[in-house]
Amino acid sequence: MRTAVVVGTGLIGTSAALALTARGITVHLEDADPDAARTAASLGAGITDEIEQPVDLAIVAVPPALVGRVLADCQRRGLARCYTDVASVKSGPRAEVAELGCDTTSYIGGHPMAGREQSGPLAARADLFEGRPWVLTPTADTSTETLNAALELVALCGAMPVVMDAVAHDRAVALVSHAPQLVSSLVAARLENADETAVRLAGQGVRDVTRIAASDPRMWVDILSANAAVVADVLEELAVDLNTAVGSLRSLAADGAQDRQKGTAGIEAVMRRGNQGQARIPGKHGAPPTRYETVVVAIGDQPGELGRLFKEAARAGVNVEDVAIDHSAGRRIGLVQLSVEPTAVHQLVTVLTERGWDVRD
Ligand SMILES: NC(=O)C1=CN([C@@H]2O[C@H](COP(=O)(O)OP(=O)(O)OC[C@H]3O[C@@H](n4cnc5c(N)ncnc54)[C@H](O)[C@@H]3O)[C@@H](O)[C@H]2O)C=CC1
Ligand SMILES: O=C(O)C(=O)Cc1ccc(O)cc1
Repeated sequence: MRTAVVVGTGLIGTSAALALTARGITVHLEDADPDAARTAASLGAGITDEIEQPVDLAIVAVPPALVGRVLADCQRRGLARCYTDVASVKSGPRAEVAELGCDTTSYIGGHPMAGREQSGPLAARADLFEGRPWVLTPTADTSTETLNAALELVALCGAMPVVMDAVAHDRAVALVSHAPQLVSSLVAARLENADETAVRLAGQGVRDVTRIAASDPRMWVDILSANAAVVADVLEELAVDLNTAVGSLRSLAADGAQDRQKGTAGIEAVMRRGNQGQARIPGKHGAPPTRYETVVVAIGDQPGELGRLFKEAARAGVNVEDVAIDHSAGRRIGLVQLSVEPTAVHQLVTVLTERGWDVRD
C-alpha cells in the first residue's frame, strides 16, 4: 500500500492515519468537519489535499449509522480501489451497504478492538492498535485484493487480524465491550449523588471498574443503537445473576445459620465464576493470560518520582507489565502498584528496599 484516505478524522481515523503515515504511506484526510481534518493534519497524520487518482485503500472512520452512506458517497466519487470501515458494530453497516447498492466486492467490514475514553483527533495515538485484535468481516463477495489491502492495513497498524462473520462479531462485542461499557456507566452513575465523604474513599477497585464510564455518551448511543437487541440479551442474563447475588446477600444478612450458609455458598459461587471468567481474558499482545503479582511502593507526590522508580526497576532487570497509582486521600503520597512476573517479585523488592524505597507488604 502506498496511498490511503481516511474519511472521518476522529480518534480512530486519526490513529490509523498516524500509524500509516509513520510507515511512509501518503494519507489523505477528510472529515465533514474541516477543523477535524486540519487538526489531524497538524498532528502529522497526513494531508488535506484533494485526491486526484484513486488511492489504494479508503478507511471510513465515522459513526456506525453513517458507514453505509459515507461508503456509498466515497465509491460514487471513486476515491479508492478498496474500502473498509472501523465501526464497532458490523451487521447494521453491512445491511445498509447492500441496501444502498454499494460495490460489495471492494468493501470489507473492519473493527479495531482498541479505543480510548476520549473522542476526536487530539486523543489519537499512532500506537493505539499495537498488539490488539482487529476484526475483519469478509463476505463471499469480498475480492482478494480488498481482503489483502485490509490485512495490510491491520499489519501496518501493528494489530492482529481476526476474521469473523458480522453477526458473530456483534454477539461477541456485546459480551466483551458493549455490555461492560453499560455496566461501568451504571456503577459510576451510583456515585453521581453519593456523599462526598463516600466518594473520597474511592480506591483502585472502583477506578478500574469505572474507567470507561468517562466515555463519550454520543458515541455510545450510536454504538448501542446499532447493537441494542443483542446487548439487551446479555444484560438480561446479567440481571438474573444480579438478582441471584442480591438473594445471596439477603440470606447472609438474615439471622438463621442455614440462611447464612446458603448466602455464603451463593457469594462464593459468583466470586469463583468471576475468577474463572477473568482468567480467560487474554494477556498483552493476545498472549495467554498471565498472572502478575503486584509490588506496592509509596512515592512522594513530586515531579520525577515515578520516572526514578521505573529506572530502578529497569536497573534491577525487571519488566514492569502494568502500573496503577492510588493517591492517598488527603496525603501527599501515592501508592504505586507495579505488576510484574511472579518470578521477578523477590529481585524487585530486594533492590528497591536496598535503594531506600518504601516498599509496602
Ligand atoms: N472510540 C472508540 O473507542 C472506538 C470507536 N470505534 C468506531 O470508530 C468509528 C469512529 O469513532 P471515533 O473515532 O471514536 O469517533 P470520533 O467522534 O472521534 O470521530 C468521528 C469523526 O467522523 C466525522 N464524521 C461524521 N460524519 C461524517 C461524514 N458524513 N463524513 C466525514 N466525516 C464524518 C466526525 O466529524 C468526527 O470527526 C465509529 O464507528 C466507532 O464505532 C472503533 C473502535 C474503538
Ligand atoms: O477502553 C477499552 O478498553 C475499550 O475496549 C475501548 C473500545 C471501545 C469501543 C470499541 O469498539 C472497541 C474498543
